[in-house]
Amino acid sequence: MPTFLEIWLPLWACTSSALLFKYLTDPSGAKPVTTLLTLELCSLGLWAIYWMILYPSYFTPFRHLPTPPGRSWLYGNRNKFIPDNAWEDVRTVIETLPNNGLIRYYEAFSREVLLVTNIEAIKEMNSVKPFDFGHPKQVKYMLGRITSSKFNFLSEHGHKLFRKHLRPAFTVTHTKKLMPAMWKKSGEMVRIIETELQRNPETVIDFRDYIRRVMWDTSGVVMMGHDFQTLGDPDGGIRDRFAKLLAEFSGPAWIRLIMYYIDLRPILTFLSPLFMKTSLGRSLNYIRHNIWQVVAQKEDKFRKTGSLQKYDDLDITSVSVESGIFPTSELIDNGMLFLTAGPNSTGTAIEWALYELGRRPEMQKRLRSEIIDGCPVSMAADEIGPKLQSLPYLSAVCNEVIRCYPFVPLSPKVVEKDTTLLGERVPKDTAIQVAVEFFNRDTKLWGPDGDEFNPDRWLGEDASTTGGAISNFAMLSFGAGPNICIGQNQARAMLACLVAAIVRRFDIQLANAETAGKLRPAPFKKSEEGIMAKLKIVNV
Ligand code: HEM
Repeated sequence: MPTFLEIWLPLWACTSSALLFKYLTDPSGAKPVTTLLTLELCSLGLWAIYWMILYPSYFTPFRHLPTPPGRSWLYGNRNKFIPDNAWEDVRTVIETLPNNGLIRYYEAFSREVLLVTNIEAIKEMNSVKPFDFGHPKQVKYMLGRITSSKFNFLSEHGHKLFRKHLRPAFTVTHTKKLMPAMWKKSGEMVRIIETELQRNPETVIDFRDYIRRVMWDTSGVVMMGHDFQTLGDPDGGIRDRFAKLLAEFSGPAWIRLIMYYIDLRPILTFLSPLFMKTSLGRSLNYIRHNIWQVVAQKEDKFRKTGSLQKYDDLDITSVSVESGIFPTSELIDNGMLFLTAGPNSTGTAIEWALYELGRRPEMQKRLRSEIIDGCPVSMAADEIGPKLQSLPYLSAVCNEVIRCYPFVPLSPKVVEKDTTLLGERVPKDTAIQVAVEFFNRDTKLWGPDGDEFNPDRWLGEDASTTGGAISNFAMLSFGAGPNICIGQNQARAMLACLVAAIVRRFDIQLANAETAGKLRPAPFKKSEEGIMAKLKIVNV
């Protein structure tokens, strides 16, 4: 059902246009239109009073649920849920406000949100009624900007097909086959850094730029069997286009804010030819064109040979082409999706790994000796990838980074159909927020040191997959349920390869230890300035 503003806004636009027309053509006949416009403005005022003042106090179905104190009708509880380091504030609220698993809070202009605080609710959302909860419009909007899916992402049926036919490409077994390629790219980055250090051993390495480039190249190889070569060509055109895509893919904050009240997707779809003329639109077209070329070559090869994997084309696009399910446009969309979803999130995890290791020389030393013992320099690239997966401390460090630094610390969801949660009636369109980082660090789930960075929790037979947590839903960095990150095995593999390659070759000392942990104000948990480090080459 359309919201009040979705009805009001077109009416107001029509009346305003009619009034302008009247003033230009027949000012004496403008009075009825002026009266109509006044009535419309009054109705907006009344709606604002109802929505921002009366609804939260008297009419919401959630009025019996606890709300954090200090709500203002204009900003809601926004002061407590600011995106930079939201989790600390969220934790304080969850721990100090008595609640039974659900807290209601208010965003700017009194947009009501249910904050899920109880692991039973997470279980119910993801395993009992997984299709009752979906992606909010903002997420679809972000995905729609990079794919041509008309700002809708995927229908439930389309999503099931997408998962079913892509799953074989993302299994642990298939990922192992892709690890030599990941390792090769990691080695290439290490060699370029080495060259920079040989020129000036005192140089401070800005890892953000290196990690971005290696992630684009690795993702290109893994996702499409195509090397974008941004590592070797730091000034190339595609690199700038990727940078633009990364910086701007989530769209302007004001559009995301308006989307809470008005679904702008039909208008944005209508305006998309204009959007494609902006510099971001042109960058997207450029990357899309590159992906199209790769896809077309693969489709051609498949038509001629009847197989791609037989010819060692193991990348995700090749597996997707072989499935015969996806039309060319969807193969390109998938490529765009993977290039947006994978490199930024995984690259950010690598930064956090370097941040933790850079501050902990003992941990770094322990990890280095495991890597050097397990993967001597003489080992062939083909063997080294799978070998890395069997190194317990490396896996433990990577798991702990993913746990402590979830890329999406607060995960927004929306209720797709009228349902219940913890016995509470929850109407369609209710906004939900899952406090991922709260669960990831909750001492009730992880033990008394749940809030500390401690890779050892992942060591030991039973702990290697659970980290000793008492619930399968305690670690939510990759989401859960039917939308759980399809690329998680690859993310872990890329993280392991890059961390191992860097730690094996360099002793890392943070040059910006004091400030590297400062977060960028954004929905993603990313450091403001990234990792700057002084490196010493380790001779192995
Ligand atoms: C450390 C790295 C990564 C993190 C933390 C991460 C996290 C996430 C999260 C939280 C979701 C949403 C889950 C939900 O809605 O419940 C997601 C979805 C997704 N991720 Fe990842 N991701 C990572 C790496 C990757 C990589 C490398 C790929 C490459 C293919 C990828 C592809 C996707 C896709 C396609 C989806 C949408 C899945 C769907 O709706 O079915 N991600 N990821």
